[in-house]
Amino acid sequence: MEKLLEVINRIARPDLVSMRKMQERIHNLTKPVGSLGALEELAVRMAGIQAVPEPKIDAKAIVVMCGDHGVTEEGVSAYPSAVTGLMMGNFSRGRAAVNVLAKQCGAKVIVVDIGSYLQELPEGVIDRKIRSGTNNMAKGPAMTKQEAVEAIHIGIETAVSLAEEGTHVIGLGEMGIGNTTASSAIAAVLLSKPVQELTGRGTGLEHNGVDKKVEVIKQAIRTNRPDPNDVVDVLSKLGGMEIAGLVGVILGAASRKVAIVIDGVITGAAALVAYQIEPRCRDYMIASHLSAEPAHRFILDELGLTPLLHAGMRLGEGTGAALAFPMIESALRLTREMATFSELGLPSPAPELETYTLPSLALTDKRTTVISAASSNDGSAAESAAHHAFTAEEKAAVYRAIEERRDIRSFKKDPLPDELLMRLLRAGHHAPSVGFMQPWNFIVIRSEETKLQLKQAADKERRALLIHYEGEKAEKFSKLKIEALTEAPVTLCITLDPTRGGLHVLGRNSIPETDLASVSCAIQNIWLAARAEGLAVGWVSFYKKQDVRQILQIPPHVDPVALLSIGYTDHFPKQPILESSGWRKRLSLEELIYTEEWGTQSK
Ligand SMILES: Cc1cc2ncn([C@H]3O[C@H](COP(=O)(O)O)[C@@H](O)[C@H]3O)c2cc1C
Ligand SMILES: O=C(O)c1cccnc1
Repeated sequence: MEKLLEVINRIARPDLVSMRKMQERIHNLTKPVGSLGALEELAVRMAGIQAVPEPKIDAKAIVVMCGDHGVTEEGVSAYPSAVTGLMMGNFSRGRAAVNVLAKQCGAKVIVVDIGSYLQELPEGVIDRKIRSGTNNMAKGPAMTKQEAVEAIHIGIETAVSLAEEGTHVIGLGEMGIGNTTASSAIAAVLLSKPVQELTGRGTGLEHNGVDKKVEVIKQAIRTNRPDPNDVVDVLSKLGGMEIAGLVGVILGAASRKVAIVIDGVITGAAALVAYQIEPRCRDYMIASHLSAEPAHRFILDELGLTPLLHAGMRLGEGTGAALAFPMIESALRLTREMATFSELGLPSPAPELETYTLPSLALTDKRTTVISAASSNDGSAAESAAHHAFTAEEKAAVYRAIEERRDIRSFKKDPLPDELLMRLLRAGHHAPSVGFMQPWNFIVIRSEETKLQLKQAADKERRALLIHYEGEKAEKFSKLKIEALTEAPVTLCITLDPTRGGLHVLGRNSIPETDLASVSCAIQNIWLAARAEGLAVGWVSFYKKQDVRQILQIPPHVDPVALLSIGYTDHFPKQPILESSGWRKRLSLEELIYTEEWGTQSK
């Protein structure tokens, strides 16, 4: 069996060259630029997913994972658990909604029993049962971590075997009475949002029923205390076997360059989990529709996916996914069969595309938009920007380094090659500095003994700072890791020499701290270069400068501004550690921008 880590490692970024070729082709089609909207984006994304300029769909499938939920004994669904099994019979006879829609678009439906209560499986249902139903999550964990991982593996195997048969798109489907409860619970923890904002009627609960469901979810979270930083912990405590199975389907499909169509809120919860396991799998996801369940919108927002349909659907099974298939096929067919302007002997209607955002890489600006240079008409300024601009791929890399830079606290021991370190230092040295004063020095520390002394200095300071915090904050503060200082192969001390450049450094007289601003730019350059090199950096700033001066023999007028631990790591978290641990949230950019004068915000 392929290990989870192997599968994750196989998930590649979408192919930018193929995406660009597709984008250029679309641009030359005989239609106004951008006029096919989401279909254009679909075609570009499919090119990136399949890593070919002319993507195709030979075969498509919907995987319906089925599992039952112990939490139904709390009365969280309008229907009894027995409906899960009855519907499995319905799928087997080809009479459920998903069968009808799949038949209409020529997709096959694969039904997998991964954890239902049904004892005798109807014909055609694949038996991969882990056990009959989860435990009631209001009373304890829904399943064990091992069971969750087993379910993920079943999903991976299902997707990989479909990929091997030549399937190019997999739609996600599920059946499991009670599973909107599990999905809202997972979303509440992973999105850190109040349960009531994410919980809906599911199969059709009335008002009181939804209130009860909210209470049950809150109870489950209180009882299980899932760790939001450990996504498999969340999945196993609050999830369902079918949800975990779908996580595996997503990872398996992405690892084989197969597009994944997300259905409603339950498959959305699985997508959120898969994304936290390996963010790259997001680039393989297409959102079919917006479910009426409230959590769905927040999940899709987090994933940066825009749903194709707003049809008020709330069924699941893969029905939305089935509706999206013809749209994806239409998108590809248009790019293959429409005439281009050049075929008609006409010039392309607009300048060659130079500046557009590749949807899959617009990671922070999560709305995936394809912007064509042609649609901006700011004349010569845009032209000169286009002349100086990097290629789309280079730009994407720069923004990616910025967005994926993280402060990392856990390192592998492996040594850092000298030439690699030199590249980082060169990046630091190319930072801007006011009046070109270049006030920095870089002290490279590899000695274990010196690193230990630095760690002790940091530890002493952290203990001293603890008095500023109380309760939970104090606990979190005391857990902040400074072990990095001894774990990482290199510690870099970056210093500031205020005498550098003499007394009359240009631009420094009125704002003396410009020297510190300059050193900060050098630190940031090193950090971004390290991210691009796949290296982790942790900035330790608890220490008394005097201690560090003494340990590193730094003269008294020189300031040790930062200690950076640098090395290899196993994990670059998606969010800053201080954000995921609940210390602080990223502020809203809009609220920080004023127009013309302090405090005035544009509407
Ligand atoms: C007949 C029937 C067919 C369905 N097909 C999908 N679901 C959907 O409803 C269930 C989730 O809602 P809740 O959390 O409220 O139980 C899942 O099985 C989902 O796939 C169905 C539900 C019913 C009743
Ligand atoms: O969003 C869904 O797919 C959904 C919503 C309600 C009930 N079952 C599924």
